[in-house]
Amino acid sequence: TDLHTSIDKFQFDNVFMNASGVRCYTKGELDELAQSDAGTLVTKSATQAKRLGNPSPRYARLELGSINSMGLPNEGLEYYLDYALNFQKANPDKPIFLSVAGLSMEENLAMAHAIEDSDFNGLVEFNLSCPNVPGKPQTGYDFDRTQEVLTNLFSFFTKPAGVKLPPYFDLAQFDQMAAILNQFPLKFVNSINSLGNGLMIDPETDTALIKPKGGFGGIGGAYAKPIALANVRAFSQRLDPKIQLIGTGGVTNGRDAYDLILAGASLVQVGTLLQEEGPAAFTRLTRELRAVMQTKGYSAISDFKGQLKVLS
Ligand SMILES: O=C(O)c1[nH]c(=O)[nH]c(=O)c1I
Repeated sequence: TDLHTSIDKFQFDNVFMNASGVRCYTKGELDELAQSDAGTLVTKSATQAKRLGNPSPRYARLELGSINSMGLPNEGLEYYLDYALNFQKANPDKPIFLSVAGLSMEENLAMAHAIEDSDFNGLVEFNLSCPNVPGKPQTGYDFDRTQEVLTNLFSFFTKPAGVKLPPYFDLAQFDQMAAILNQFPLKFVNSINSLGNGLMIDPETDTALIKPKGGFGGIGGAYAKPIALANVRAFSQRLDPKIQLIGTGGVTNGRDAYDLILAGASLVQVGTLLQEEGPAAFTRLTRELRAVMQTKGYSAISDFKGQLKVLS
């Protein structure tokens, strides 16, 4: 069985990669991902300047996943662009993703110009869905603002790019968002980011588990699987076929990854599981996905991608 997959002209020898924000803040962490069985990697969402992020505790493991309110801590765009430029020289056959999350239109455009003017030859993920910067609503939940950002961006940006979306929970929202996204030369849509602004409680102390925002943070892990499947499926049914899907959310084993691919995903990102198990998770996930494919009689991702059946 072969886990080879592609997005646009970019080829990957394995469908798995990290979700932005997980074990991808420093060059050391990024190198560990590069040396793992993952097919590629994405950097922590960058702002122009380095950010410390929210006060700790800002991440907690939960029974069925995780809660985080990191607050967009990162080393700044230059650091990740520098890593990417060095990486692509040393690994010409492994295209990587650079994630950006500007806190304003100006910042997003300034970072896009910097990338456009660079020799970066991988893919750019514009994160429209950070739920944890106090006072900053998620762009992905504001359709007019999303339209405006993408219009400004693609008035000059020519490198391969996609967007990271928050989860949507209403079919009219899928319709509206897809109608916006179909207007732009996007190579991919990555769905979903964490379930924004959840809350969990420490049973000993009756206190919210994390400090920022009174304990409100993005939920990941198994809790997210049914929402991730629906979002990938809904966009797969609505987007121009030129726009491919990256499936993120709820991957704990090979079957979860298989399901996201059935729903339409060309790549599968791993967050909470990677945070808890480390890069060796990719070795297990690869083994388990191959086993599911073997059971089903499939030898390639393309044999079953998007082939979810429904009851007639
Ligand atoms: O708090 C974060 O840094 C964060 N956390 C998330 O769960 N998703 C995001 O896109 C971001 I930028």
